[in-house]
Amino acid sequence: MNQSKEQRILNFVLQNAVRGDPCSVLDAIDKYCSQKEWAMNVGSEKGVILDKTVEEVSPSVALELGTYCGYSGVRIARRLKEGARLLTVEFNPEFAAIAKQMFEFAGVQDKVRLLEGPSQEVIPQLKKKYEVDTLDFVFLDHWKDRYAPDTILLQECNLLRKGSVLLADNVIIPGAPEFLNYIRNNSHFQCTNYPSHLEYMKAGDAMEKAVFLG
Ligand SMILES: Nc1ncnc2c1ncn2CCOCCNC(=O)c1cc(-c2ccc(F)cc2)cc(O)c1O
Ligand SMILES: [Mg+2]
Repeated sequence: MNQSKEQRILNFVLQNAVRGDPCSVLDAIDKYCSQKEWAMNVGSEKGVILDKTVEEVSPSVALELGTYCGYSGVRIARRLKEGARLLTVEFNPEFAAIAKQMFEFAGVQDKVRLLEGPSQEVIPQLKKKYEVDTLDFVFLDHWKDRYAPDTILLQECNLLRKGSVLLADNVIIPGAPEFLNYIRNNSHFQCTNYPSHLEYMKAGDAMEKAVFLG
């Protein structure tokens, strides 16, 4: 059975990056996906916005919705302080298997916990099953029509506290209009838009940051 694109990306990392060196893993993925096969990693340009937000928040507990091959999970985990952890949620078992190997190769597996399943099933389990009190940082990069309902679900599950930061990828392409409409008209959130470009392409994209005001 011929390999998936995601398997080819992982193989390129295993052959071209340095085990235990997260930056070399990110560089290898960006090299492969800009020169060989496009893939929906957040990429290096939007990745800098992600880096700066993670550094600013310095989260103890971070959540990522939509792991894919693990690119943004490695990107976030490499910036986490001692003892901090990232919970990342992936729906597709094949992607989850690739991401697990990506985290191990990058050497961030002790900081990252990969949860398999749809976000709307996993979010309500975070407090009891995964011992989460509240989330300091949430990166939304999964189904774009789940951004708004899952932001509501996070609030219903009391997972946000005053100052929790949400960062959403792709609010231009593929777009998350319902999410933007919800979050920008909600007095409980302070929003900032960060114009950028679609990963590995010239087309415009943007990230939206939303700080929960409690
Ligand atoms: N735990 C969960 N619960 C629910 N759903 C889940 C889940 N885990 C995964 N999923 C399923 C969805 O995962 C992938 C979502 N990401 C994207 O679709 C995406 C698409 C593009 C893109 C594509 C084509 C273009 F032409 C232009 C842009 C770019 C991006 O940066 C994207 O992030
Ligand atoms: Mg994305």
